[in-house]
Amino acid sequence: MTFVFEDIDDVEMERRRSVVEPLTDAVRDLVDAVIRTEVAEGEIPDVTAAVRAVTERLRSRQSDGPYGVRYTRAGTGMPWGNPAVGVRNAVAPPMRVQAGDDGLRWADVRLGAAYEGPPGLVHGGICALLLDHLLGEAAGADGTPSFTGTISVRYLRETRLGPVHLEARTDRYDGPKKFVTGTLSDADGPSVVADAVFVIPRWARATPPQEAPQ
Ligand SMILES: CCCCCCCCCC(=O)SCCNC(=O)CCNC(=O)[C@H](O)C(C)(C)COP(=O)(O)OP(=O)(O)OC[C@H]1O[C@@H](n2cnc3c(N)ncnc32)[C@H](O)[C@@H]1OP(=O)(O)O
Repeated sequence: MTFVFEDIDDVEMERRRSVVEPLTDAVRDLVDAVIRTEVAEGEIPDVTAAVRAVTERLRSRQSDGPYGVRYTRAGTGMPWGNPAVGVRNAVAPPMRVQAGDDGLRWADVRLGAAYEGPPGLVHGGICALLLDHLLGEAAGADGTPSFTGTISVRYLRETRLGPVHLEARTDRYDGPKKFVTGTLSDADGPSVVADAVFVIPRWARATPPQEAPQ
């Protein structure tokens, strides 16, 4: 597992983000359009060829593997291939994680047609993905790395497509284990709750935190 440090400052990171984000947003829009289009079937082969041409252009120069989790000189993370928050990943809604008091992490996300499971409702795996990620962000609020060891997701009721709100925080520590809880709510209130144990890996375990994150 390699964390890559890019020799750039955060201003340069923001510049790069501003270049690539419109492309990712355009691809998200394309995904939605493919799901919902009702153009004549005869138009589809032409559109397919146009999309393939764009893909080929992007592939003319690309990295060998995944993007990785890169860091700027200031230590700002660039998890741009991440399926929950990735700036370069059109699969990500994306979720934009915000920091609140006492280690709270929260996000407002709009989930459209690409995230449908039961008709008009959010796919349960998408709820689990977003919660896992946000709980991971809450676990990381103390500055130590940790991985999901176990996560339990309880679907209280269906979640409607549209705007959803997520919150998570670390409730307590036990040695290298962080016990983290979170909720996902749609316009009618909480619909999914999650609790998880995040574990600080051995290589990062010199001084596990014993206090609530700030
Ligand atoms: C700010 C950055 C934000 C980023 C957010 C990203 C969120 C995304 C979260 C993820 O997707 S992480 C990827 C999915 N998870 C994994 O791939 C984890 C794979 N598993 C592992 O790497 C290791 O199994 C793990 C680090 C979880 C534990 O291995 P260790 O060798 O460190 O565990 P160890 O045997 O030393 O046990 C330490 C404690 O943890 C407990 N433990 C171990 N594995 C556990 C587990 N799976 N679930 C719950 N508890 C576990 C274990 O019982 C013990 O408890 P006690 O101290 O009370 O004895």
